[in-house]
Amino acid sequence: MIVLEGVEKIYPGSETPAVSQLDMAIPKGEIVMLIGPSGCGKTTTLKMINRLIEPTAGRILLDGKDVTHVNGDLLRRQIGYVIQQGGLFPHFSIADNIGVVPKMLGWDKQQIKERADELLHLVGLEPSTFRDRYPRQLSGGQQQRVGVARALAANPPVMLMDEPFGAIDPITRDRLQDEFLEIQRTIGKTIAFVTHDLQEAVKLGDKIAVFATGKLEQYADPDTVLTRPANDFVSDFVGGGAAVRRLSLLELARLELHPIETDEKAVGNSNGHPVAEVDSSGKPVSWRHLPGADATGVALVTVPISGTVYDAVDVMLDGGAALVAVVDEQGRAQGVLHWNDLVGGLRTRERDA
Ligand SMILES: Nc1ncnc2c1ncn2[C@@H]1O[C@H](COP(=O)(O)OP(=O)(O)OP(=O)(O)O)[C@@H](O)[C@H]1O
Repeated sequence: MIVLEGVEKIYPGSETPAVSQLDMAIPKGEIVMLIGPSGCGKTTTLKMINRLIEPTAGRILLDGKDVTHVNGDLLRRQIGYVIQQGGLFPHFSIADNIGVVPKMLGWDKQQIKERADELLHLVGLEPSTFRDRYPRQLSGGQQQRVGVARALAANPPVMLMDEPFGAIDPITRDRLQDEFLEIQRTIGKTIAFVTHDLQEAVKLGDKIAVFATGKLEQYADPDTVLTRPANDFVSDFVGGGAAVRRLSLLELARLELHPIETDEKAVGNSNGHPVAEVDSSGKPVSWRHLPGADATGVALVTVPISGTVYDAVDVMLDGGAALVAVVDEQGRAQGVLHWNDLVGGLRTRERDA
């Protein structure tokens, strides 16, 4: 979808290229995370894709079409762009901010209004509450959501995101990342995303592009970058903690979990499985029986099966529990993950862990 061929940028007055001989292909519908130390050329690369910065050499193809010399304004209307803190126009209402590109494209007023409401809804903001407000009346996280909504307004196939969650507190950032992945599951855009945060790159990226000054050092899926760094630079950049970061790539749905019993009668006859007490809707609320341990006083903590092993570890540490009940969307128990599984070897359904 996005192909960079031999792309180079030398800023006027500079002797060394900010980006040199960059070859990179971003497949349709994938999220590619651009990461690297400060000043390595991530933003320059992103802005060359929508021609806010003109490359000195090389070609950029969008969907097979060379866009290196097409009209920049027209190009940018087909590419969503999200920057840190949303970059909203302070004197425009939220609805008008979202409607900027549709208005330029000549959509009629009613259509723009409906689209703004639809997108506010998509990014989790109630349209009747937010559409007439001004950016200063929104929190940082809310402004960031509007930034994403605005970039999606004219339904561009490509989105460029420059540290969109960079200035947000860690808890809100985590939530915005989850929501963003959820939205991406429905919209399937082709996305180039600049970040400083390796954890964010691992969580969101189908692929990660690791840059050193002006140069692409490795371009691979997150697991490969973490486990097989291409060279010493990437290895140093990834640093320690790769094993912990990999936990966020392991989806609970893929694991072979230990069985959990929820029938009262199973106590004393549970084949060594833990037995949980459930409420009227079938949600586990406390432990009745834990094999080889006293169940009293052991907190029953749960994690949704849509999460990762990282989420499960987080919940266990937070709750001071050596095991966690994995639950489905309705909150019903699907199985158990033990702390010991983490060191003993996690088994996936495909038996490849
Ligand atoms: N307009 C400009 N004129 C001259 N040099 C520039 C310009 N913009 C960026 N540079 C230089 O180009 C290099 C790459 O900058 P760029 O902003 O692309 O890096 P980055 O990886 O996005 O950095 P950061 O993570 O700090 O945002 C830097 O050395 C920077 O100083």
